[in-house]
Amino acid sequence: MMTIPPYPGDPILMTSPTASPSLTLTGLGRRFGTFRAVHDVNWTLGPGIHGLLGPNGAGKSTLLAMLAGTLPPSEGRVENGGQDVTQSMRAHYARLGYAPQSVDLPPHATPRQLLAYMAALKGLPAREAAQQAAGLADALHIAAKLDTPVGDLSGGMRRRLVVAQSLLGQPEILLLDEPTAELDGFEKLALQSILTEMAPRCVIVFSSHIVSDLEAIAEDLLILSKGQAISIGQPETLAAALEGRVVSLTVPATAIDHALQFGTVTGRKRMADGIRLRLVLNAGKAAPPGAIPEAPSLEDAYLAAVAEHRA
Ligand SMILES: Nc1ncnc2c1ncn2[C@@H]1O[C@H](COP(=O)(O)OP(=O)(O)OP(=O)(O)O)[C@@H](O)[C@H]1O
Repeated sequence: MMTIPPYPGDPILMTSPTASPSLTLTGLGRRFGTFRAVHDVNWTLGPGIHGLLGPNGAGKSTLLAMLAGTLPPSEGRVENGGQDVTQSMRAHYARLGYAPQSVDLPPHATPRQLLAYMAALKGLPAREAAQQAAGLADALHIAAKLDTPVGDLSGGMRRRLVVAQSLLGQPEILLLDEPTAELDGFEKLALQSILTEMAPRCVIVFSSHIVSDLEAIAEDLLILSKGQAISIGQPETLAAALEGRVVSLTVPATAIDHALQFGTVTGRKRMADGIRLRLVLNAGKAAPPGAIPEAPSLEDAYLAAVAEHRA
């Protein structure tokens, strides 16, 4: 009978934490055939929560998969602590937590089994694995379902399980692809609290197409449109750049098309006397008669930037 030697320990998995983890993206791009899904993205990230904001199909998942090292770039590179991740995969993986957007979890396995399995892959000793899994299950409110087959869990519960596995082993780089997609307001707050606590020692990249989810916690944002980084900055700076260009205007439903000539609609509300539009005026365009100046928001900045880029 073949005997398997005892596991000797892995020097990479046993390395001590990095003093200040970092990710650097340089000229990063990915093609699928001739289609450019991501093009020339440059971004330097230190510890903290970084938002990746973009509409459906903008390239968020493609970008995150390149950061994770599971999808090789067609152009440019990703460096973890100054080392190209394609040249140092094991060291990168040892420091990484990744919650992809879509994961096919085995329906008959339980969260307890899956967390134990992922913890073992990450090289956590059994006792440490059990402690971390219990702590994460409590924090993400899945403790009551730890022994329920995954196939019987709600979508939001499965999403939290995928996030929980990414947090095992206290990663230094954490990539969360639309982690709030199926979460209710209470669960979003629980996740925000965990991430805020980790932020001083972890590079966290959090993708979403929901502005308010990122505005609540991200210290900086990259807005992606058609694979290109069209804005990078702090949420308040991106909003402030629209100072003087945001107005509201109440018009009859039949006059909406006319109002569109003045700028991008970023909000719309039915009122007793018509439709109240929120508009980001086109650069250099005067406000229409009756418009009321408004303080710009991050939502205005995001919607206007994407609309201008698409045009
Ligand atoms: N393997 C692939 N082959 C061909 N095209 C692909 C592949 N993966 C992604 N794409 C295309 O790349 C573009 C970006 O897709 P991606 O999933 O990265 O966008 P996303 O911003 O994450 O979108 P969503 O918010 O809808 O999840 C899309 O047009 C998509 O169809």
